[in-house]
Amino acid sequence: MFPDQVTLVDVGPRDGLQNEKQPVSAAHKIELVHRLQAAGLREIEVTSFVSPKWVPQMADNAEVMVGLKRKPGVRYSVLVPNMKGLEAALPTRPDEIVVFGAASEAFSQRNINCSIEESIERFRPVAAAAREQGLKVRGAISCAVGCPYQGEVSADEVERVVRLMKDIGVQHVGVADTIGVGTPLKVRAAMERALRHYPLHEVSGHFHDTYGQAVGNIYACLEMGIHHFDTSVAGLGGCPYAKGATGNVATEDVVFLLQGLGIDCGVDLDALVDAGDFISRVLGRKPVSRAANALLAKRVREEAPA
Ligand SMILES: CC(C)(COP(=O)([O-])OP(=O)([O-])OC[C@H]1O[C@@H](n2cnc3c(N)ncnc32)[C@H](O)[C@@H]1OP(=O)([O-])[O-])[C@@H](O)C(=O)NCCC(=O)NCCSC(=O)C[C@@](C)(O)CC(=O)[O-]
Repeated sequence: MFPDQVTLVDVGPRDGLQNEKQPVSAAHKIELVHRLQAAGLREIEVTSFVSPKWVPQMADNAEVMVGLKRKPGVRYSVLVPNMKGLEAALPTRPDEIVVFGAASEAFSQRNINCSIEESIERFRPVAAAAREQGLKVRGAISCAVGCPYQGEVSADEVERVVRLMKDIGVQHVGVADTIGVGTPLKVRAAMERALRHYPLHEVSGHFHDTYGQAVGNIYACLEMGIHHFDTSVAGLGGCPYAKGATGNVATEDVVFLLQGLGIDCGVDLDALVDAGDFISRVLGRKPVSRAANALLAKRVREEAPA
C-alpha cells in the first residue's frame, strides 16, 4: 500500500555541492536554498560542519546558514560529525542535525577517520546535547547495500549500526546507498532491518543513482510504506570518499514519479526545475535529471514560434 504523502529532504546544497571542485559562492548556495523552499520543499539539508581540510566546499557553513531567509514550516538540517561540529552549528540555528556513520568499517575509516564503534562514541554526546537543545537528531548510515572498499555489505551489518544509533538516542535513521549499487530486493532487506528498530515515519531512504537504480529503489520503499527520502535537485552530488559514485537521485525525477503515482509531496515541479536549472547554470552544465531535461526541452519546443 503506497503512502498518501511523501516528505522529500533536498540534500542538494550539502550532499550535492560538497564534492564540487569549482568554488560555489555562499550567495549561490543561499539562493539555491531559497529557490528550493519557494518550490515547496519543506526539508532542506543545507550544509555540514565538518573539517574544512577534509571538505573545503562546506567551509562557508556558518555564512550560508545565517544568510538564509527562513520560510516558516521549512526544516533546515546540517551534518555534524562530532562535538566541535555541533558547537559550531548551534549558533546558526539548525532545526535538525545529522550524524553520519557507516555500515562498513572501511568506509567509516575513510570518511570520518574512525571505526564504527568510535564513531558511535563521538555521536553519543552530540545526540544528547542536540536533543537537550530541542533539535531532532537524524542518523545517516552510509554503504548500507555496498561499499567502495569492502564490497558487499550485509543486512546484519546494517542492523548493527541501526541498533547502535538507537541506543544513543538518534531519532530517525536514513539508510544510504552511497555508491548506488542497490537494487530493490537488497534495499528492501536493509530497510526491513531499520524497521525492526524504528517506526515507519522515522526511516528514510537515501539513494545515489550511479547505476540508474534509484527510482526503482524508491518505488520498492514506497511499497513498504516508507515515505521519507533524501533527494538532490538536478541530481547533484557524490561523496568525496566514494570515488566513482555519482549524484543523489534527482529530486525532479522523484517528484515526477510521485505525481504519476498520485502521491502528494507538496513540491511544484516547474519551480523545482527552475531551481535545478539555476544551480546547473552556476556549475556550467546540464542538470543530471531525466525529468528536468525533458521538461526543459519541452519548454523550449512550446516557446518556439510555430
Ligand atoms: C570527522 C572529522 C572531522 C575527523 O577528522 P580527524 O582528523 O580524525 O579529527 P580530529 O578531531 O583529529 O581533528 C583534526 C582537525 O580537524 C579539526 N576538526 C575536527 N572536527 C571538526 C569539525 N567538526 N569542524 C571543523 N574542524 C574540525 C580539528 O580542529 C583539527 O584541526 P587542526 O588542529 O588540524 O587544525 C573528519 O574526518 C571530517 O571532517 N570528515 C568529513 C567527512 C565528510 O564530510 N564526508 C562527507 C559527508 S558524509 C556523506 O556524504 C554520506 C551521506 C551522509 O550523504 C550518506 C551517503 O550517501 O552515504
